[in-house]
Amino acid sequence: MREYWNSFASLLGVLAFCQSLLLLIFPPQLRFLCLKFFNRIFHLFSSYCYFDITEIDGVNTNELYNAVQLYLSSFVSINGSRLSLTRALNSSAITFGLSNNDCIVDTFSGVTVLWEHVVIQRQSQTFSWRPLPEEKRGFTLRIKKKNKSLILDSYLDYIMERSNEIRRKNQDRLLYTNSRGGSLDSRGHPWESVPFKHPSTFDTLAMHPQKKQEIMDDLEDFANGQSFYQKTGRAWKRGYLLYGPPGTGKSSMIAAMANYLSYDIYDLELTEVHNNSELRKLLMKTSSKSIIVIEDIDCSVNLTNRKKNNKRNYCDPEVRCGSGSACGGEDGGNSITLSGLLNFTDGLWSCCGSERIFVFTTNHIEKLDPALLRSGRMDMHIYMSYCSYHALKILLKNYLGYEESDLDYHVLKELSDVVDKAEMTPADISEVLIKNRNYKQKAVTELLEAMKTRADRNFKCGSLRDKISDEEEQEKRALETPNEGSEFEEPCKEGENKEKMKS
Ligand SMILES: Nc1ncnc2c1ncn2[C@@H]1O[C@H](COP(=O)(O)OP(=O)(O)OP(=O)(O)O)[C@@H](O)[C@H]1O
Ligand SMILES: [Mg+2]
Repeated sequence: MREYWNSFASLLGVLAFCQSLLLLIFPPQLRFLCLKFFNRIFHLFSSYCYFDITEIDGVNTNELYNAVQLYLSSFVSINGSRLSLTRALNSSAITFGLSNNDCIVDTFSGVTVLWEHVVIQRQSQTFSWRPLPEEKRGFTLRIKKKNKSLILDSYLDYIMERSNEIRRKNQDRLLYTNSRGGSLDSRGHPWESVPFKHPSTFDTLAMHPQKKQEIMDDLEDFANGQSFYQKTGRAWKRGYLLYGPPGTGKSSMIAAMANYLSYDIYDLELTEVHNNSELRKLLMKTSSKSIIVIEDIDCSVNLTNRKKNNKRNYCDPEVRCGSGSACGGEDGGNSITLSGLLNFTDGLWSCCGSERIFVFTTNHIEKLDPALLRSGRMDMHIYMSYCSYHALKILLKNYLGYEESDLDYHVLKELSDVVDKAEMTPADISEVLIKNRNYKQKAVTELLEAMKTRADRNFKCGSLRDKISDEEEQEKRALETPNEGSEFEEPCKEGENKEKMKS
């Protein structure tokens, strides 16, 4: 052993001597060539090849560096003992990263690779238009030479894809609106955005669990269906029509969908769009992985055959543009038509931008143009009903923290007997529960009373309820469009559609 150490020490001594000889004798250029030569020899006999991915490529930021960093952060948090933590702008999530000069092993398609995060001090500040960081950062990827061609391209593509996904997941959702009526912002964007922080999820949504699961599965299939849509030659988009009385959770459902898939929402206000070409521009400026929403589609604009409608209403181009304005009539193309909208949902333009979901909501499905309801248009028609017993149980849990087992058997029985007859919306029930949320027993008693009263009333005068909900709805419309309500007649002509809906 001692002998071995002696010979090792003498070898080191010889190497050190050679190195100092090299430094002393050879001029710098020759020294560099010698080192390069030794490097070549070393790599020739090594079974590995190395790829450097530097943070800054010339003066530009190297996107691949950021992608690798984000990608490694997705599993480094589990393994590492010393990690760097970052939180990006507009993000509420913290990401982990490899500390300086740390290594991590990854496996892709059965091949093991090694990543090293290399950080070295920058020697001297060379001239640059922008100040460079003091440290040079980069990742070195080590792959066995025999696996290089096998995985390199697909591995890097995979990293880019995964990192985009992680970035999107970490970033706050955005809610976009076109409320500026077609004008563009300083960057030429027609949409304005605010962070989207709606707390509604499928857990908090009160509806039948089976129906809820069906919708979640459908969304999941859609989000993972890239190859399916490609294979079948269909545009990667899906349409949902949510219909039902006010306060049954249509908007809450949209928020839950966005939170479930981590998609942004584009809330398209059709009354702010002047014509089909403006609509096209707006829709072209939406990003993929987003939900495009048109609420109350029966009232936004008249999307039925306007020629038959002789009423003077908001949808009338004359009304919308003002008489004597430069706007043409419908035939002149200066108004939105149903075909203009459908062109985007399932026409030629539907393939522009992928992975997008369209959600239309309405309180009156019977008012919609049959063209909108034809099979293939909206992939799923979802009826948001009055509160059922299953939905009620979810609301009791949300607001009072009550499980089914926490309630007295007789109370439960009474609730289940009366809930369907009461025909109360989840919004009505929420109101009673919120008011008494600190007095749980009282909340249940009061809810039961309210339900019984409603059920009695429904029984005595069946049609009265319809009248009330119509009044409620008119009140809602009047609040939403205070100026138009008094001036114009109801915006949309009643459609003749009596098609049977899937629910
Ligand atoms: N199914 C539900 N699950 C949980 N909460 C609900 C549900 N439906 C309604 N709510 C509650 O009632 C409020 C109003 O619901 P929401 O705005 O989603 O109804 P909507 O169907 O969109 O009504 P509208 O037709 O008037 O737009 C929500 O803030 C939510 O708290
Ligand atoms: Mg709504």
